[in-house]
Amino acid sequence: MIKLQNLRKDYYMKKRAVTALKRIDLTIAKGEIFGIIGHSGAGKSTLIRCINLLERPTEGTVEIDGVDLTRLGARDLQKARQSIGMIFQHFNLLASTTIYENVAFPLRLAKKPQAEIDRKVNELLSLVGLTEHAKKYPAQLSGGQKQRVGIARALANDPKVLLCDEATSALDPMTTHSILRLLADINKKIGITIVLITHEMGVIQEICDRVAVIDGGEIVEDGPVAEVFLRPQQPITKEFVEQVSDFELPQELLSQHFNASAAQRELHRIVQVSFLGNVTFQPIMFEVLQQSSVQFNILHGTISRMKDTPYGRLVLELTGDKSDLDRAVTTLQNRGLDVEVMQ
Ligand SMILES: Nc1ncnc2c1ncn2[C@@H]1O[C@H](COP(=O)(O)OP(=O)(O)OP(=O)(O)O)[C@@H](O)[C@H]1O
Repeated sequence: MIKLQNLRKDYYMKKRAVTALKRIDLTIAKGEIFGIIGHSGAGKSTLIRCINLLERPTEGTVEIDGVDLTRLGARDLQKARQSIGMIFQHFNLLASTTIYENVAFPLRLAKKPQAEIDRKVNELLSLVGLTEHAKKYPAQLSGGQKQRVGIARALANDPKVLLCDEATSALDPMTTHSILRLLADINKKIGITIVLITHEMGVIQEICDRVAVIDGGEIVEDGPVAEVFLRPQQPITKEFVEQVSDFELPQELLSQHFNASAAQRELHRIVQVSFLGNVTFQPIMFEVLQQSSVQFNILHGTISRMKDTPYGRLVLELTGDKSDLDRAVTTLQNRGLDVEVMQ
């Protein structure tokens, strides 16, 4: 659906080049919700703006549905852009026209007949839950409602792709949640491909199928959200994952462990067990540990969701013979649990 190949973007300031993106290769499937996460200045905005050529890449290609946008002339590019909607952090609504007219704007630009505009605007306002606000002006709406207008406007021309440029960064957590739910519902209902950029791992966790981590203008890690959460490879990815995992090993436990003799340490393991999907609700772990004569003590536990997938994490202290401990860990892994020995 979306294929970025060997993308590079240089900005020129007083003839000095600033490289904002380099060596970007990404393929995003039809119907996917794809997140791009990075710190400020990493290149997120530049990357998302290259997808609809609001920024023209210095090198590389941008294919949407098999068409390389970088090769299109002005008129064809304008047409191709109609199949790519975009929403923004600060909504970018027209302040002097009504909500109805804001949503109608792209349809008027596309010279649609009034009857079709009426039908489409009403359908979109209903989809985003703003039917009764049609005659108001943007200043009369809350931030969340303004973003709903932005979403309705972005969907007016039935795009195949929706680009979300930090769409929830100006919103409080409750409103963020409701906008993310709306985006997920729209994705499910009409199968639109969604690409979003954010600096918040919570946003990725809530609605994305896959994620790419961008740092210094390069993609440093990417994959299915669950996999990146369970096994983050790069230090920056670990940092982002820590934004949403709220546990650290208690200090007293760590010092106890380090102060113990080597022989005592042999008889203890601190392990982190992660569960994904239906296995989260199965009693596999307790079964295995009971059968392997290993005693366990739960130090920390959490159950949450990654998009629609249940996800759990437990930190356990295991006590037993070295061979029993090794066998217990291997059996847990063989039964499909992700087990990391922390100490
Ligand atoms: N128009 C421009 N002219 C010159 N340099 C730019 C321009 N736009 C962005 N840059 C530079 O390119 C790099 C990437 O910027 P970009 O805005 O894409 O990052 P970002 O990850 O979106 O950051 P933020 O979250 O703060 O918006 C930064 O070093 C930035 O200073």
